[in-house]
Amino acid sequence: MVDKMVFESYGTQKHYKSHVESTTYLLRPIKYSAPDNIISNNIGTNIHTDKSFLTILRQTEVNGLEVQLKNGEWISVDVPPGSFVVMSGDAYQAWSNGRIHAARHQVIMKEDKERYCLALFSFNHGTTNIPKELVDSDHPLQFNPFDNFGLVHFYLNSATQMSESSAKAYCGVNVEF
Ligand SMILES: O=C(O)CCC(=O)C(=O)O
Ligand SMILES: [Fe+2]
Repeated sequence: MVDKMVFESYGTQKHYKSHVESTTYLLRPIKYSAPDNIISNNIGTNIHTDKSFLTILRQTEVNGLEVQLKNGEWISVDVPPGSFVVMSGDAYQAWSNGRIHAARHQVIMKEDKERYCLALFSFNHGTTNIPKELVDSDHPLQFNPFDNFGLVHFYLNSATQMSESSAKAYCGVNVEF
């Protein structure tokens, strides 16, 4: 549904069917233990961007997700009960030729309570091409065609896990002047 809105808003509807046909999902239930010490032992996940196209998060009432804004500032996400967080990942950043931002995020446990979260990640099989509609003289090609699972393996096996953009490191076009 979110994908459909994205494809329609970018005028790339003709690629939607093949996108959906190559989409696959990973559902990951995550349990974060209550920290022994909420000052020094409170890291739930390290800072990262997701390697997915989209991630949908559904948590229990205990907050903890923090997202970095484009200006560098970190904000705590207060998720209203019953709602979902939808986050774009590195694959959407590359697919959209850089238009969609893959936000860096982390989980910090601030309460003396366990936290549960259900994360649904969407990935694409095979080669993903950057739609021609998203490339023109004002928006030169920034990413080469890529393999979403290749991106996952690249991230897991490389020392660049903290690089500014995994998508750029994996399949970015190197512009030489
Ligand atoms: O627990 C959360 O809210 C986020 C989990 C997360 O960032 C991830 O699994 O990639
Ligand atoms: Fe994440």
